[in-house]
Order: sequence, then C-alpha cells, then structure tokens
Amino acid sequence: MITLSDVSLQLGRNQVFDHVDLQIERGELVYIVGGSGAGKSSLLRMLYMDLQPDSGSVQVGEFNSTLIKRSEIPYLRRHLGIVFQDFKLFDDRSVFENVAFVLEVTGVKRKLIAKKVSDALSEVGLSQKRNELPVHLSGGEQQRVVIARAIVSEPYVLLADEPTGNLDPDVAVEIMSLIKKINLRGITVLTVTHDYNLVKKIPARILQIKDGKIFDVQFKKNEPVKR
Ligand SMILES: Nc1ncnc2c1ncn2[C@@H]1O[C@H](COP(=O)(O)OP(=O)(O)OP(=O)(O)O)[C@@H](O)[C@H]1O
Repeated sequence: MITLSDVSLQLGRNQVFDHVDLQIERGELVYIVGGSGAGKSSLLRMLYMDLQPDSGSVQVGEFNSTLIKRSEIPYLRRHLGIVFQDFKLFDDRSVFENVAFVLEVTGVKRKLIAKKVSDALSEVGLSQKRNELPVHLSGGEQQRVVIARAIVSEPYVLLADEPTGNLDPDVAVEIMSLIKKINLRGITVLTVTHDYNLVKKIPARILQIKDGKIFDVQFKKNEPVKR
C-alpha cells in the first residue's frame, strides 16, 4: 500500500531522511513516534505529496512521487483521509454540513451525500448530534466529527497527526479505539503520537523516526520506549 524506496529528504540544513526504505501493507495500523523535529510530519507530507523527496520514491496506492503530475495530486488526496490539528471544523456549519462539505466539493449527488454522511456519523457514534454546531460539542466529539469527515469519502489510507493530542487520557483511548475499529474495516492507518499510554492500551506496529532513519521498534510492557 505504501512503499518508500531509498528516500532522502533535506529541509533547510536538516537531513530529515537519509536513504530510507519502508513498506506498509494494506490494512496495517501503524504508530509513528520520534522526538520533536525527527520528521514525523514530513513523512506524512511526503505521503500526501505535499513534499517531494530529493531522491528515491514514495508510492501510495497506485500513485508514485516520481511519476505523479501536480494536477493528479488532488486525486491521490481523495483516497486519503486526513486528520490533522490545523485542519479545523467550520464553526458556522452543523456537524452534518461539516462532513458533507468534503463530498460537495467533489460533486457527489445530494442523495448519496445524505447516505454517506449518515453512515460516517453513525460509525463515529454521532448520529444524534448531526444538527449541532461544533462549538456545542466536547473535544472528543469534535475529534469524532473530524474522523467522520476523514472517512466519509472511503479513503484507503487514514493519516492522523496526533489525533488525540489535546484530549483527556480516557477520551484519547476512546478516539484511538475508534481509529482501530476503522482500521479493522480494512483502512490502512498511520498515526503520529507522543502518547505511550495509548500505544500500550491499543498495541500496533510502531515506527520510530530517528537520525534520518525509520526503525521498527518493539514496545515492551512496563518499559518506556526510548525516544
Ligand atoms: N520548511 C522547512 N524548512 C527548513 N526546515 C524545515 C522545514 N520544515 C521542517 N523543517 C525541519 O525538518 C525537521 C523535521 O520536521 P517535522 O515537522 O517533520 O518534525 P516532527 O517530527 O513532526 O516534529 P514535531 O514533533 O515537533 O512536530 C525539523 O528539524 C524541522 O525544523
């Protein structure tokens, strides 16, 4: 599903990735960890092709960074569900409208939008709140809306950058459980996290970015992962 082949990336003076190879199979759930400035966001940006590697290639589904034209990048992004901190909800639109928006801009028919949005809201447990404004929801509920918006177009990969970052520990576990449920439907998930409590509670593959490389690391219970 995702392959990095001999990828190097320099940003400013930082060698963020140095001849990195990585393979992620369809249906995997993967945590991405690493210290501040290690390159976690840069990895996600390469996957949605907002950043091009200086050398090597990034393959996401049928899209390859060395072949893709700028005009094709929106098609790639339609296959990606994106849950980022700076990708806010519209305060003046209802929960339903926030989720529907993604489909409206891609020209999906009204009836189909209603069905897809209802399904997505039901999946995240927010059917009852469809007419609320986001400001009337709790932080965890708002994050559920963000997740509904990310999955409504039935992506094959979900990319999440600290999806539980600002939430209480219990709510964070609920949100991660929801992401796991979505993953079990067959969607490949990559999620950046700093939260080892979460990794402990909901175990999955862990990739650590360090010194320009990406390592698979084993999480040992009772022992903090070194950062
Ligand atoms: N546009 C840029 N120009 C120069 N350097 C950059 C640029 N963007 C990012 N960097 C540097 O590249 C490195 C990787 O940044 P990145 O944002 O991917 O790290 P991160 O692991 O997501 O960090 P954090 O956990 O702090 O968000 C950092 O050293 C950062 O300062």
